[in-house]
Amino acid sequence: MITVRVPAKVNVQLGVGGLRADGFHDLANVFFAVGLFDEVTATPGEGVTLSCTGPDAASVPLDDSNLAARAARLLAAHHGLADPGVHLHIAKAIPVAGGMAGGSADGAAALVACDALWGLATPIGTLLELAAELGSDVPFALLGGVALGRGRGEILDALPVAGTFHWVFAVADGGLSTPAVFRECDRLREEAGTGSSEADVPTPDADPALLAALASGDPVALAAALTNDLQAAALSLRPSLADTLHAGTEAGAIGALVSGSGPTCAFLAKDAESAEAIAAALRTSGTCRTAHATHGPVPGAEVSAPRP
Ligand SMILES: C[C@](O)(CO)[C@H](O)COP(=O)(O)OP(=O)(O)OC[C@H]1O[C@@H](n2ccc(N)nc2=O)[C@H](O)[C@@H]1O
Ligand SMILES: Nc1ncnc2c1ncn2[C@@H]1O[C@H](COP(=O)(O)OP(=O)(O)OP(=O)(O)O)[C@@H](O)[C@H]1O
Repeated sequence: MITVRVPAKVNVQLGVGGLRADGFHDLANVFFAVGLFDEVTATPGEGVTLSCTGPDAASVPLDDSNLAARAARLLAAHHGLADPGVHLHIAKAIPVAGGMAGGSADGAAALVACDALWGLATPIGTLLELAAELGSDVPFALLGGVALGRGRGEILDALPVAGTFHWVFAVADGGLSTPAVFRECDRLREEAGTGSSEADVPTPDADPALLAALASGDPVALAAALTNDLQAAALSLRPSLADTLHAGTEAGAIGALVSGSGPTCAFLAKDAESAEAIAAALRTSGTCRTAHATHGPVPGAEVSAPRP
């Protein structure tokens, strides 16, 4: 039995370029892994089967569309295993369809867990390539830490970061569809008259002020540099998120933004104590389902030591 722990992400910068011919957008995507974890446990089985527990378990598909099942089958096919056998149990704490890459995290965790269970010792470079086939956010869940994602987010460079940052995540009722949020971003650009194609929108770049804030471990500077080009689209589809962002800021957050494609809202706190206070205030604010205080960066998908 192999258990892999895998973190959620927040995008501290999400610069979105124009719509490409293949339906994706080029990004300047600064991923940041935070201490909200799913656990994927692989045990020997017949075929690829799944189970899931956690508050959002009812929204997780248990068929072949699940990213963990797709990851197991992709790894098996890569190694020419005709008849892969594994049961994958997902202990889910990352909000589903929340903009924190929960499904991607499970895909990355399943790659690592099946690799260990089947004794394949796949090189990390190959695991990263397989991860990119599964989805744009999956390679980062393998890497963790803080990284700049280029292309559609799958071309990664680890970034230097000092110390620990304290975060609060406000979890919404219900999710948002990632493709729908990208489409809304394009629609808003068309409506504003700027155009939404690759020819219209400059390729985004990582913000030097943001990179300096990460490297120096300065939360006030990071808070000032947080940006998300999908935020207007997420707010357009879910206007009530403005109330959530306002509630966290009123409670003392030094920075606030929508996490990725939303609807989870992310708040940067000046320290751990302030993060706990902001989470408590958000929980009673009536603007979200629940809120979690945590920290980061944390490592990517890794095998947990067996419990004694
Ligand atoms: C919003 C982010 O979470 C930020 O990290 C990611 O860009 C989304 O990554 P993901 O959920 O892994 O997305 P994928 O499964 O690769 O793609 C789902 C859909 O999102 C849109 N998509 C995704 C990534 C990207 N760079 N451009 C896009 O337009 C496309 O419509 C695509 O069909
Ligand atoms: N293991 C999984 N866990 C959760 N959802 C999954 C999983 N596999 C497939 N899905 C499907 O993917 C959809 C998006 O789920 P996910 O939790 O990954 O969204 P997200 O966090 O917004 O993604 P991202 O931040 O990468 O755009 C779900 O609604 C579900 O139908």
